[in-house]
Amino acid sequence: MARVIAISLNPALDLSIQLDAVRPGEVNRSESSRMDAAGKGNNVARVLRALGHDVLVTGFLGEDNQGAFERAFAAWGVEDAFVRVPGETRVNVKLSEADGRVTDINGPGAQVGETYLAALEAVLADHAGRASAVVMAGSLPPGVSPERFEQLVRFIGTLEVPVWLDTSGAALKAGFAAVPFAVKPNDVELGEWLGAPVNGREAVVEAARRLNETGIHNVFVSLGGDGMVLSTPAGVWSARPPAVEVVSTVCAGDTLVAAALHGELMQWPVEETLRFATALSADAVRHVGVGDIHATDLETLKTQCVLQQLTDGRPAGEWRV
Ligand SMILES: Nc1ncnc2c1ncn2[C@@H]1O[C@H](COP(=O)(O)OP(=O)(O)OP(=O)(O)O)[C@@H](O)[C@H]1O
Ligand SMILES: O=P(O)(O)OC[C@@]1(O)O[C@H](CO)[C@@H](O)[C@@H]1O
Repeated sequence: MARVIAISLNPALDLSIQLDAVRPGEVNRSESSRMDAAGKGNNVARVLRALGHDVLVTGFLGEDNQGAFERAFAAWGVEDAFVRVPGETRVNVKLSEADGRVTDINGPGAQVGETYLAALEAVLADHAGRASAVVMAGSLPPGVSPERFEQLVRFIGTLEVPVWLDTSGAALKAGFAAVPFAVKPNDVELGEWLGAPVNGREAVVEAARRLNETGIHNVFVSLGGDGMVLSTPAGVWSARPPAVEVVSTVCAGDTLVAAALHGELMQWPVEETLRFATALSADAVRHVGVGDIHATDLETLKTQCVLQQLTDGRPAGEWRV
């Protein structure tokens, strides 16, 4: 198994609330609720650790409510190298309704100054040498500009470790400009990068290939219930999950990233990686939280995924260079 660094610049405590239907402006009564240490990088870390990798988590954690994270990191078995910053880590609210609709209310996060960014770079410089990959996932906290973020991604690139990036908005454009090894936009985010909506699979493939041309090797485009497209210099594939009952889509993208990175680290053929990542992320939507690698029907889900190679390239076994 490999060593991976998972960065959450803007982690969160996720307050997941399940209720029949949200009635704005009224008193709503929930069916259940729970609070979890989360944020995209931490969610990826949790899955990778469950898959047996040695994981170091870092980024910025508010010192006023760090206890829940410290307990979670100990329970997951990941190494905590978060830089502590003044104030509280944000609480993000996830409202899941009976029909599968999810409403996210994400906070801005704790303020991060340049001293803390420099401290994070020192952590990365210390640990990157032993890592097989660095995952950066999630939004930017206040105080980290897209320009500073691009500089950070480029800095990690100089540490000669592949960077897997999943972010959104201005951070996505800046992060993509730094040419990470792998990215996972969804179709809306891909459209934001392109400057025009990406509608339909052909447009997704076209936009993903343009990202490959900038030097990004693996472009995973997630398409919700329609699965994903993977574009690499070796070819383009699509993978569709079976229909599942949707409870919460919140950690599906993070599960996909972790499972795809696992396949890469294990040097699996592309089809095996796509099947695994699609099945595990489909499992993730059936409950609150990340995909469960012990789901009893995971093998069935894998066989139910429909894979297709959309363009010829080098043989699928050679999808990484
Ligand atoms: N309704 C669904 N049914 C089955 N699988 C799903 C469904 N929604 C998502 N998935 C799986 O999860 C993956 C990621 O989903 P999605 O495209 O919603 O990610 P995302 O936009 O990054 O979400 P988030 O940021 O909330 O994690 C999809 O590629 C697919 O494999
Ligand atoms: O505000 P961001 O950083 O874009 O997203 C944060 C977040 O919505 O992403 C995860 C799910 O992917 C959640 O755990 C978390 O609350």
